[in-house]
Amino acid sequence: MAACGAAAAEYSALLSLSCGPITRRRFAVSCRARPPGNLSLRTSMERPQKSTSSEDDTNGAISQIDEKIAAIGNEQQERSKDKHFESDFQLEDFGEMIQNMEKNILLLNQARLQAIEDVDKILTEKEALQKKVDTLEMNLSKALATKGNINTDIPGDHLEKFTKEILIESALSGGNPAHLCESPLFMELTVLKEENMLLKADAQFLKAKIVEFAETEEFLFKLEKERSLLDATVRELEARFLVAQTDIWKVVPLQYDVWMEKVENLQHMLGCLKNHVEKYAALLDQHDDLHDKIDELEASLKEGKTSEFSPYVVELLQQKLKAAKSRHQAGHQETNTHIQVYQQLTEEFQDNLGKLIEESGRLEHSANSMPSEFWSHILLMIDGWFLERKIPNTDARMLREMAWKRDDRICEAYFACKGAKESDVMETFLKLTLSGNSSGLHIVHIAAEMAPVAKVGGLADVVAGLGKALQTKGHLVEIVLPKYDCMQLDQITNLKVLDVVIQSYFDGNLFSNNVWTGTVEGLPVYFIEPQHPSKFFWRAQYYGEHDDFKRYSYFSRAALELLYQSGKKIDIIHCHDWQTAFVAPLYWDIYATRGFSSARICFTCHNFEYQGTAPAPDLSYCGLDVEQLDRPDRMQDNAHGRINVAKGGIVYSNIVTTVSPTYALEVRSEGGRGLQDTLKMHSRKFVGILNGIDTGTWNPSTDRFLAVQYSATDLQGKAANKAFLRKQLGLYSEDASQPLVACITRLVPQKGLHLIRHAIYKTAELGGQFVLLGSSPVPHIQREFEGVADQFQKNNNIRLILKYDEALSHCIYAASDMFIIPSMFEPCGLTQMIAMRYGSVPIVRQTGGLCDSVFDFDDETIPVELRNGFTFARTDEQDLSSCLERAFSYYSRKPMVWKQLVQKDMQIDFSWDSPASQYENLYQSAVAQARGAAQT
Ligand SMILES: Nc1ncnc2c1ncn2[C@@H]1O[C@H](COP(=O)(O)OP(=O)(O)O)[C@@H](O)[C@H]1O
Repeated sequence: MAACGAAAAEYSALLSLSCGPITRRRFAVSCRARPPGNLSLRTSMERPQKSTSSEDDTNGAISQIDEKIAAIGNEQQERSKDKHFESDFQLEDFGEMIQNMEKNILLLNQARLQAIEDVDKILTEKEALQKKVDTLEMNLSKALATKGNINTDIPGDHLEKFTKEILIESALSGGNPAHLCESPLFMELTVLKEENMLLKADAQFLKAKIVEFAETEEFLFKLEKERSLLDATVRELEARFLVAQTDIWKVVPLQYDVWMEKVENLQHMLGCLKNHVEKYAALLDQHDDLHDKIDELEASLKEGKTSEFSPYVVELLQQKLKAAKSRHQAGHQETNTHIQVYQQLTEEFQDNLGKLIEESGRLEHSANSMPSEFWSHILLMIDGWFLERKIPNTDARMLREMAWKRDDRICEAYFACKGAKESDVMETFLKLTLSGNSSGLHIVHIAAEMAPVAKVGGLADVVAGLGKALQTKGHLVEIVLPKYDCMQLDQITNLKVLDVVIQSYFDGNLFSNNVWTGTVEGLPVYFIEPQHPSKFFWRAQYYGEHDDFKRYSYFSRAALELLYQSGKKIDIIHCHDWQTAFVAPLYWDIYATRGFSSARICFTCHNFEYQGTAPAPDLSYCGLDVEQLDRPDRMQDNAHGRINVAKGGIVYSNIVTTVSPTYALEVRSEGGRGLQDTLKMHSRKFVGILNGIDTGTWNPSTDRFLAVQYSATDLQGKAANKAFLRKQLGLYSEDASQPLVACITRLVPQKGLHLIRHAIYKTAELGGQFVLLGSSPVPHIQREFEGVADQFQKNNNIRLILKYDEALSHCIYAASDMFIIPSMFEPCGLTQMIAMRYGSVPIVRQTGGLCDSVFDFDDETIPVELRNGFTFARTDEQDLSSCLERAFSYYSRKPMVWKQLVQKDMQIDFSWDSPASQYENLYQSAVAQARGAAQT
């Protein structure tokens, strides 16, 4: 018995050293399965144990797993919180969600590996324990074998035998067997044996489950991978589809064959799309299988719980299954949504394709269905023939007129000789005869900018927008621009250089100019490329060169030379800003006297801050007579005794306009920057017409720059764009509805720089977010804002992007809730109109065109239907602050009122339709006067 006692002591020591934590955990399992008697027996065995390194390791491993599982749980919760965005994000966020899923899978895999390691540890420890039990049994056997009764070969079964034998022997020797049963060693052995059995069963179960789970996870992983591949392909297909759709209208009129090829391409893509929908459906089936499998696993776990498996293990597996299940459900839902979306897309796609194919039959012969690109191409082709001296002027005129009137015969002739030699095409065209007169006007814009090929600011938008609107009204509209090296060439269709050189006068010499043609936004455009040693438009920027006065006087002269030499009978030459105001005196003083006198000149000043002044002699570069023009009633600047080109534009034009009625009033006094008296003197021909915006380009329901298109009746897309931009710019927010204030502007003093800065800080103070997109031609201003940008670089609520970025500007209009324009003066301002079109409520200073387009929401003197934003009058920070506060208050306290305001703003008609009609009236009365004068 002494040996027995020693063995018991040894066992106890071993137990406390190496098996503490395992025993404690195992014991918890055993407690539930055993009767209370055993429980007390087991409890009496447990004693305070020192924490060992093995215990720490194991506990560490457990808590690691727990943490990972918690992390997965949290992530799932986050995902479900974000759920309402998922439908909005669609493809873009789908990719990210897949990434999240993959991350989760990774975490689960780590947890699984940890669990396997844990089990292995348990098994190792169990084996060690088993060995010790065996040793103990051996010792006991040996002790009893001295009595010659014990077989020590089979320790497992032997324990039973050995126990009985101890009892019998004890009885035979007169001992009390009950005492032996109560001996701690004996009881310990019994418990150990039970423990051993449970451990084995647990480990086996756990292993089986882990293998099963690993298989399920692998399957899920494969499915997710497959789906993400599928998504990438569909995204690519969609992008190609969009490009194909845009392309198709460019290509249609020019090459029927290519058009048909595009249709075939679309058909092929449709096939692919259908294929993908089928694959998605198959994926859905696989998801269903997976669902069943997860259910099975869950059921078997539930069974496991009723038997004697470790609650820890069961819980771990259950949590993993839960995570897998919710991932599976999310995946299932997404796949389903995708199927619906793609089915819808396929149907629409098929519809459009059907229509296109149907139209293709008519296209060859129907002039009316031809887009502007086609007619502009024809016009440029005819002009090219004439300028290259391939056809005489009279024929060119006849053909131009036919093209302008969109005569069916031109269309037929074009398609009849497609693929033929140029000389054959010309011959076919020359056979055509002219009939009838057009009531439309021939209008040529000469400008320094045009959107989207050469844009610095609003002028570019006006030239393109007004040009397109006039073209739509049946006028022949052409544009002449410098050929800048920094132009967006990809925005020009059929750009080609003509095989002709136009000579134009400059500084006592004649210089050659290459003439390029191409269509931009459906308008025929001529680009003049001077062959002058100063490389006037080869400067990598539009303006801001030391010789701007020379560059643009050169361009104005060359542009008129081109028109003159092309022999066109133009009704209106419309020049814009001082850069092309040279045209007015040049036309009347030089070209009209050469018989090129059919046109009337319209000059629009987009901003009286820029007037183009220079020492008087500089005017002579372009051939103007300085002596004649350097007079107070002609081109002499009203203050400085220099030459003022904007003044020349006013004096020498038949029509003078500016870009809003209020600005037209303002410039008659202080706002005229010295030209007020000239304007007053010429007030009969001076008028302010509020600019429009190109509602084709600025349309949130078709804007290809946006993450999601939307409209006034479906504002969900706006929220999605906001979330998208926030992510893109790193503007983090817990609250999706936190107001986003934006400002897109040239950073020049006119725009109220101190108020822009103040608005940034005030917005932050009011709990909003702010985005500024702007750049400055003035280096110290650019640097100053870079300083502000740096200050907020790590701020979650403020972002300054100090560059010109057309695509980003679209995204900001769409994402923002409010749009701030605190200008010191603003001739018209386009950004408030664009902002409203995209549902961003304007907050503006009452000046110039802002007064004509934004009306305060709280101003009871204004009809309710006109109230569309928030305005302030003074140029101090306080006025802006209270205006912002009012807007924030409506936004947060009256969301329904705000929503109605947003919807109302989006529906306001800021198109060019009405302003173009006003220009049309002005043109027509000028032309009528000219014709009347010619008759008398
Ligand atoms: N940094 C920029 N990036 C992209 N677009 C800009 C930027 N700054 C201004 N714009 C665009 O230029 C035009 C500005 O027109 P407008 O409001 O008339 O001002 P201005 O002509 O005085 O510059 C708008 O189309 C606006 O979106």
